[in-house]
Amino acid sequence: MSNAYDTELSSSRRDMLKLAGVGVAAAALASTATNAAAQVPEEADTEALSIMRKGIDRTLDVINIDLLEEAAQKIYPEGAYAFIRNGSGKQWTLNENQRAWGDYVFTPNRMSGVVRDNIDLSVELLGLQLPHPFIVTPFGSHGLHHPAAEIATVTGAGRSGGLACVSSASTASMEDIATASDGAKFFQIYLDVDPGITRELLQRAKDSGFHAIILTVDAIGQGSSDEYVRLGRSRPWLPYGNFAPGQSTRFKTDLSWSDVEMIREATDLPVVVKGITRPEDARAAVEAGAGAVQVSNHGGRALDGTPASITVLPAIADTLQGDVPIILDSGIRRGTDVVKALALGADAVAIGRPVMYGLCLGGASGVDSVISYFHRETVDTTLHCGVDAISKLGSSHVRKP
Ligand SMILES: Cc1cc2nc3c(=O)[nH]c(=O)nc-3n(C[C@H](O)[C@H](O)[C@H](O)COP(=O)(O)O)c2cc1C
Ligand SMILES: CC(C)CC(=O)C(=O)O
Repeated sequence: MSNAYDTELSSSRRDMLKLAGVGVAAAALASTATNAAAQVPEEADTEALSIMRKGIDRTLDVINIDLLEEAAQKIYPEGAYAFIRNGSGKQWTLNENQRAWGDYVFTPNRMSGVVRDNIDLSVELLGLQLPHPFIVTPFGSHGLHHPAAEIATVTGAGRSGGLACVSSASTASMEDIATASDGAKFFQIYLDVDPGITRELLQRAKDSGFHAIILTVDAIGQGSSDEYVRLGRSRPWLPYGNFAPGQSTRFKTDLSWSDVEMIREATDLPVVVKGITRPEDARAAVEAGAGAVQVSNHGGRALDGTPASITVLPAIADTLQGDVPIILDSGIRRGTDVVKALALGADAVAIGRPVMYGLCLGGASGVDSVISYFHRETVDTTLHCGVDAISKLGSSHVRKP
């Protein structure tokens, strides 16, 4: 059975013992209990524990994401950093996620009279009124970044009223995460080969108050970077808070559109299909019942050679014609990236590593600081475009150079 990546989502007894040690540290610092925290370890992963104990909560002065990453790199153990930062294969896609923003330039609109303070960043998404379009993307194992793990992330995202997506491979349990903040939350699922496990996760997400389900469809192969493998796949192993100690789960890789229909039948929550890079797949997702699509190449961690999200967005937006909202992720690092994505058809953007670096350096406040950085830069860029609302951004604000 080939599972997505090298995760062995939940795992052997040896790993569970290691993992439980981290769970205890997280629970103590976050004043919350994960499933795994109940198991007191005899053998703890000392490297993991040492990162966990470094967790602090502070506001960050985010100048740009490169500088933020440089600061975070000093905190992560080498293996963890290699796991988080890198992409698959030759890392062409990872690099393309940065380069491709240059395929579009702005056509700034001068003398518009727009008042900076009045610029409206609000967006409606699947029935939610959000004050800004910056979504925390689903990302596994937040415990690698901070002792309070996803509890800190959703707390930080919730401070600005933002939407946070929670990975099924979270460190804390979805129930603990759901109660940590009143903010809007989506639950991301990796389907299990056992449909019973999948159905149970979907039911728990609904019962916990998540607003939508994200089905990730692109993590169906080895996503490890060469550097991470070279370092012996040596990130600290953390427990997955959604699974009981000892419970094992294996990702289903033979996904098909009927899986979207299965989720639609199992829950009345809207479904977002994440990992779309082709117009045909966007249309098929809608036909299978998706309420939104997420254009994504998994931050360059899935198939190397997949195009940057921004380069495929215009054709996908053209095909969908506004039938469902489009979320875009992979490589968003500046407000200018956000505005290019919104102008070319995205309704909202999802942000991965930058939020994690904020979490690592500043906990909930660090996450909030990263969102504030994107907020500030997006307002500035929208002002240059000469419109007073991001809903007014369109293809006239960018062009090919
Ligand atoms: C370390 C790591 C873990 C991730 N875990 C998940 C996950 O559990 N579920 C998921 O749907 N996507 C996951 N992703 C992909 C992100 O949701 C998103 O597509 C990607 O991070 C966006 O690119 P960015 O990091 O350049 O912003 C992960 C990405 C990274 C780097
Ligand atoms: C559990 C993993 C497959 C999480 C993930 O999507 C990733 O590491 O990119």
